[in-house]
Amino acid sequence: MSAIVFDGISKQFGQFTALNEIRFEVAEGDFFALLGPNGAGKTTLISILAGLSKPSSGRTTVMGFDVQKDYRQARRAVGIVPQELVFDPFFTVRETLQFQSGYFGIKNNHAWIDEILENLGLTDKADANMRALSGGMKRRVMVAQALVHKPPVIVLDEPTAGVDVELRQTLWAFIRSLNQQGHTIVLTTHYLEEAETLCNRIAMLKQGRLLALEDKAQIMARGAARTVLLKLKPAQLPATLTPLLVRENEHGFELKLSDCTQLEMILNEVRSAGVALKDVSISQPDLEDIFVQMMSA
Ligand SMILES: Nc1ncnc2c1ncn2[C@@H]1O[C@H](COP(=O)(O)OP(=O)(O)OP(=O)(O)O)[C@@H](O)[C@H]1O
Repeated sequence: MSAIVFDGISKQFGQFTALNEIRFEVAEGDFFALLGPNGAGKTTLISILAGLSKPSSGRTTVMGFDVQKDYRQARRAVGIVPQELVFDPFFTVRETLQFQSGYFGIKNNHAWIDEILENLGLTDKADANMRALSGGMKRRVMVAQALVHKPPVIVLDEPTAGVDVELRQTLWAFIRSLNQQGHTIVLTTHYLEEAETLCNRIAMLKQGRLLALEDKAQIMARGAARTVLLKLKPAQLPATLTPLLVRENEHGFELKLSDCTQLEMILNEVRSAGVALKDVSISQPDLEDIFVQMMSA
């Protein structure tokens, strides 16, 4: 079964089309990244998934439950960490989590609440009032709140925007372990290296359209070619290699490398031109390069 199905989702705000026929599925157990520049429609799509916003057309299911028709079951199946900090300043952290459990009709989940607090580094703050917490700590509570009902699907909308390195690491270790236990994770982030290290599947949105949907490995292999950087002495590129030249700077000559076998040819050309090779390195494109390339296309 698919954990999430977006079946032709469109969303209009007046004349403006924020989402245009979005159609894709997230498999159970995926660690899924939803990427796109500001205004691409990521938050709108997540609000529709959460049942907080109604699509103009199309249908969304979570763990087989229709987000609109089976609102309660769908709502229970998903935990959403919102972008904004939304909380009641008069509750303590623990009360906030207990209150949220009550919303789902769950009692006696103290052991799980303790486990969440521990894993998010909030144990010390359990009895502090929400208003007394720092921004980063409040954000941790937002994550905790989304997890109280142990949802099979966890959605994080830019959870690490503006938080320190420590929280990012604690958070990811915890989320990764939940994913290993079978929870499906959907993440929107502007930190592309997070998507690159954590996720196995990636969707890219741009101006309300689905631009790409692929396994991470596929997306990484596509488009951006690798390059090889040669440092030569004397600093003269054999003429036969100039068609491959991408740029030349103080570090050497950067040549486009369409596949690894080409490297042998390049080295042969250098050798037969009587030029000495001082250094060689191969660059791997990262998700950021590919993302920028796709978004500017
Ligand atoms: N309630 C609304 N009324 C009118 N336009 C809206 C509304 N909500 C969102 N939009 C527009 O829809 C588009 C998509 O917004 P959305 O917040 O989903 O983007 P996003 O991909 O989450 O961006 P970001 O990375 O900045 O969070 C934007 O152009 C936004 O201005």
